[in-house]
Amino acid sequence: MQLPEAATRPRVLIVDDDPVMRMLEEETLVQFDFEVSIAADGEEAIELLAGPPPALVLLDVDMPGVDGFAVCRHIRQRWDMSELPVIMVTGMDDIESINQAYESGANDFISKPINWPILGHRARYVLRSAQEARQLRKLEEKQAAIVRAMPDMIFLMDRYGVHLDYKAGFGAEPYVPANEFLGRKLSEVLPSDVAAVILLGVERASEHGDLQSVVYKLTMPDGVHHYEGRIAPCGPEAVVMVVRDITLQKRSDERIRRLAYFDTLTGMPNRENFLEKLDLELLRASRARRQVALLFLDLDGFKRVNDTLGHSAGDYLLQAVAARLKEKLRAGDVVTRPALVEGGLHLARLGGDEFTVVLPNLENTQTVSMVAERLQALLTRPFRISSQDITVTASIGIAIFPEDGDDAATLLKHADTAMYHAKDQGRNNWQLYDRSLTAETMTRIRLEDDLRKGLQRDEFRLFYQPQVSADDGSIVGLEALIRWQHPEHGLVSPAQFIPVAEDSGLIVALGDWVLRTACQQLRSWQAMGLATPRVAVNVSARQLRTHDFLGSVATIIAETGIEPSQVELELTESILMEPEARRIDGFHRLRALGVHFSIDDFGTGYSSLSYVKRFPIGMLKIDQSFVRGLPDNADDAGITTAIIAMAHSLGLEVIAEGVETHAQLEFLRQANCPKMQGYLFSRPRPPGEVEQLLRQGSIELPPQATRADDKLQRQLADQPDKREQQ
Ligand SMILES: Nc1nc2c(ncn2[C@@H]2O[C@H](COP(=O)(O)O[C@H]3[C@@H](O)[C@H](n4cnc5c(=O)[nH]c(N)nc54)O[C@@H]3COP(=O)(O)O)[C@@H](O)[C@H]2O)c(=O)[nH]1
Repeated sequence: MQLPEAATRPRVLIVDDDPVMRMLEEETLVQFDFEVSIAADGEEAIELLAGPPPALVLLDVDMPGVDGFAVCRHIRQRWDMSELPVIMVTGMDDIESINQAYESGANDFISKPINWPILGHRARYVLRSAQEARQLRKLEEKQAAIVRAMPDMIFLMDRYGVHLDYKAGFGAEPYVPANEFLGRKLSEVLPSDVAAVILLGVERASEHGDLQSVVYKLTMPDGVHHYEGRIAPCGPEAVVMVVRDITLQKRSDERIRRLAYFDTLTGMPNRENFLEKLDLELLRASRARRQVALLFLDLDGFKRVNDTLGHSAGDYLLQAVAARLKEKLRAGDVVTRPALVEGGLHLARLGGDEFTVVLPNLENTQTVSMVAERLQALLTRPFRISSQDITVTASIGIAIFPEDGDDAATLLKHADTAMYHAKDQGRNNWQLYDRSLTAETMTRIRLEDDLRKGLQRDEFRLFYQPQVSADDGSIVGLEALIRWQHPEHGLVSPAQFIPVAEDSGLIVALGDWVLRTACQQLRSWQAMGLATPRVAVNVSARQLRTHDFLGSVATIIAETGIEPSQVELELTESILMEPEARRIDGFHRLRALGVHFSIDDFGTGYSSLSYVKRFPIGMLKIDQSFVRGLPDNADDAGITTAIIAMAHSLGLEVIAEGVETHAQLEFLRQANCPKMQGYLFSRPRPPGEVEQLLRQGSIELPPQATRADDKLQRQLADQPDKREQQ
């Protein structure tokens, strides 16, 4: 039941058996702006109270029948009127009645004879304090509900840290049961470091009268918990500390921090983390006038591991590399100088197979080279992955602060550039950054971009170099050689762009274009009625590593409609050593279709005959570097003769490339080399010119020449072919 508030005219119920008293009381209270109801005895009062309740009851004690005490008790027993203010009218100095009035639940009493001017004030006062008590109770209820719903523990302490009271948190357990800490000091209950932190907060809150915040952790039965305590003064002598268990929040904060700042695969700091730390390190270094070295490490051949063994093997390798770097670098295995160990080496994984190491306290550049070499040495021990021993090497680029850049981003860019330079130098190599490298990188990036556009704009051309029979000069083959008709630079040699195409991966698209164009060209010569020999196409290692390269060869041959036996794929020795080449089946399937395979630059690589036997190789091409030394260089002559003899004994075809002079031709004839290719017979030519040669069917072999002729021939060979320049 809602008790009426003071805003409306409050109604007072006057209960008195004396009509004069009732009248006087009524008159007085009406003057004080009360509305009045009258009951002549206790029974009538109880009846009236069954209806809408009054705001106040003025109750005579001494009545026949149901007296004032009984009415008061009745009121208090009713839950909805427990707060109804009651003033009892007692006899003068009737102490016993006064006591009994309070025991019955009266709020106040007024004794007879009544001091009438006071009665109205008294009634107003009792009414107001009853309203205030009601508001206070509501507030307390509200606060109690809030506190009950709170997950926090609440401790009331005196200013010396003695626990006075405690409210359990919803689902939170105190460090020790409440009965063990109530009445005891913080230092008697908590670990000394935690007690000291909280006590400091308690003292500050008491002294300054403001809110203090403390964080601490405690080992609970289920592990370490983190807490945040807010300490607020509670009067001059006490404080309230509201304690929240923030363990979950801490964990999720830590998780978010780890996701944002750490590489999930290796647990190492990630790029953002690394850059922030490096910037900080550079700031310190510039204040202390110190040097800082940044080593940028990129694994060589990582992509091959990914492509051949799968991504999970690749991930595992990265984790293993990271673990080895972390363990060995931190252990001081690499860095023996105490300054570096203490200075804190920063390790990070930037992404992919790229790692960085920062040496913050560099004393001299010798240390950097020592660390770089030791890093490389760390990787030499093989990693066991998918029951295979995988060996990786790393190329490392180094940039030094402040010489090579005065902010983290620049330093990183330059270390990256130096790393590419290290790769160019033959991998498993380290290089210090050199300003000239940036220009080199820019040229390279531009070339890569140009190459991409060149492919789109159809700027590539295919030239063909005849391969001739040593007997009669008949054309027995053609080697397709790519040229780039650059809109600004004219005809660009493949020696300039093939390595960039290989590094950027563009060689895959370029290689496809070469094979397709060569096949189409054969088709169109055949359509003209020309007899065409087989055409040899160079294959780069990168092409072979692509998924189903050999399948794509079969597709191109089928799509262009030429005989597979008209195609020869020139592979280098190193390609056959690649793990992908283990997919020997593909080679054999193509061979079964009729496709030929030859080994280019034979003698320059591993020269292992095992792959000659395992792969369906049909021809060896003696590298031009040996032919160049013929006939005078005894080593070249010996190697060339041996390769020819070996090819014959293995039943393989053999061709010498780079034949430029009569003397070389004669030597090779004597050595029984059946086929040759070189400027002496023809330079690589555009299709229109090759068409004429094919019509002839052969190239006239030059007659026997003198040494002077040979010298001239060599000089001519060294000059670029004007036709290639067109
Ligand atoms: N993956 C691909 N590589 C290709 C392709 N086209 C060419 N290349 C490779 O580029 C390198 C340079 O080629 P190129 O400038 O065309 O040189 C070839 C011949 O022109 C040259 N040659 C031939 N005869 C002579 C000679 O008598 N003297 C002399 N100095 N040079 C001569 O040799 C190169 C052929 O080499 P090879 O391939 O080893 O038979 C070169 O490595 C090409 O392989 C392509 O489409 N894809």
